[in-house]
Amino acid sequence: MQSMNSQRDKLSRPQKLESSIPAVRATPAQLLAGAALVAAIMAAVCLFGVWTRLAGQLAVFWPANALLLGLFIRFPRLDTAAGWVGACVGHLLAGYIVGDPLPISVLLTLTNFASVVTGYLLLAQPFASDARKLLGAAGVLQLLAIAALASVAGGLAGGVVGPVAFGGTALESCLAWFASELLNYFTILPAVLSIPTAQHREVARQWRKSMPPLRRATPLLALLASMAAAVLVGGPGAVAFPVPALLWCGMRYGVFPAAVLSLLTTAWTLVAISKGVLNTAVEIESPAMLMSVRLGVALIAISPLAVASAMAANRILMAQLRHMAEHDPMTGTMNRRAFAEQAGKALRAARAARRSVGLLVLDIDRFKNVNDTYGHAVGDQVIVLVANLVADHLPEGPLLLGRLGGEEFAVLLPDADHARTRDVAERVRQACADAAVDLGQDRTTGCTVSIGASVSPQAEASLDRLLQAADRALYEAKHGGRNRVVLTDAV
Ligand SMILES: Nc1nc2c(ncn2[C@@H]2O[C@H](COP(=O)(O)OP(=O)(O)OP(=O)(O)O)[C@@H](O)[C@H]2O)c(=O)[nH]1
Repeated sequence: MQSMNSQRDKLSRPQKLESSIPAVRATPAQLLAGAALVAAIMAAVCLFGVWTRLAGQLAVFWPANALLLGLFIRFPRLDTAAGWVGACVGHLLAGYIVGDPLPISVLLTLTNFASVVTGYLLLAQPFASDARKLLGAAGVLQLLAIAALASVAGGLAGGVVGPVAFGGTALESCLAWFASELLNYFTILPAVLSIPTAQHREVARQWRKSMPPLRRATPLLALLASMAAAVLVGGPGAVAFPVPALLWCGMRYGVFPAAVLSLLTTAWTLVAISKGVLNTAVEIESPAMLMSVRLGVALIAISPLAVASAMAANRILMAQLRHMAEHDPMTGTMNRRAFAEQAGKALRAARAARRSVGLLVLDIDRFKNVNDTYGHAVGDQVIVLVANLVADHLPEGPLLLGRLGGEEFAVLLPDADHARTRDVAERVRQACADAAVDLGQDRTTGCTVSIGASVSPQAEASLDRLLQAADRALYEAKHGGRNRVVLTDAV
């Protein structure tokens, strides 16, 4: 069978939102640049983490580990041996800048890596593909479970290193480290993993176009208002004030914006508490209270994410269902109903612009013989081949190709006069006549098509009229000997 990949790609397919980039072989310069980038990012975020440290305790907010894990999973180009070395260098550099003794710096770096490596080993497994893409509630739950295991690893390592670095008991250190890691993984990892691809950005652009600016902004404004209210009112309940607005953001926006807003709200809440701007009226100098606040805020961050992911999975499902309802499963072309809808739209646009339109109705010749001689499976192959050949020989622009039924297809050419319509029809006919269907064992067979074409110079004819005229022309083409084009005017 003739190769069909390029043609098939032109046919409409359901959207799949992938969030990973295939790995490519990097040059040494690219490896070095990637490692330097990782080192710079790590140094910057470690310094930020140290800035949120309370005296003699762990940092309130430590984005480095979750960010590193997210970057390596989301951007496989950074996930190289050089990238891991860059991450170590970044950590040690930050320790050097803030004046940590080198042995302490090394121990803290190893502790940080305990959770990153655990998370990485789990998240890189094939079973974690939904977690990597944050696809649906199941994907989010899987990610949270992996984040919890990575936090346990961090907690265990922290239980050993914490007493040496910050004093206190092993148990206290273990719990504090675990809570801190959990918070960081719950808030930062989703935001990094859901960094949009070009395809996501296009979906977002369409969404922005479809919604008035004020309606788009209301959940965000509500979030800002609830954060301001938290500062004004204060008290232990204030940390939960933004929850309804965050849920609203999760429903209205995609996974990435919801994850970023959760992250920013969490970061703001914790920094505001540590700097005294948000007065929770709770003595958070005590490690138990600090852990409670961290865990509470981490759990708050989950809800908008789960909502946004479930809605995104729902949207993908809806798109797949719509695709199934509108397309012929065998050829991937539109079915009769969807073709009538899309061609009708294109026809109205052409009429408004007073453009000439052409319509082709194409039927495979003596197709019954193909079925009778080679069987239905080969008949199906021929139908798919013809659909792909037609798609491949149409002018650039939206593909208005539908399978009307059996071995009959229709094409609307939304900007074609008589000459262009004939030219396209002839090219399609010739391509089909030249194609060979592989029957195996070095045997091939050919197929031809007859095409009836109709033209409406100012798109004044209705779609029904165009189809009727093309049908009559097709009848003539069949009776004229087949493997030919007959063109007529639609009135
Ligand atoms: N393999 C296969 N055959 C199909 C499918 N849909 C319709 N057919 C067959 O297509 C054949 C259509 O034959 P006809 O309409 O009689 O015409 P023809 O043999 O193509 O002859 P002309 O159109 O006059 O050139 C019938 O045998 C149908 O059973 C399909 O999806 N797969």
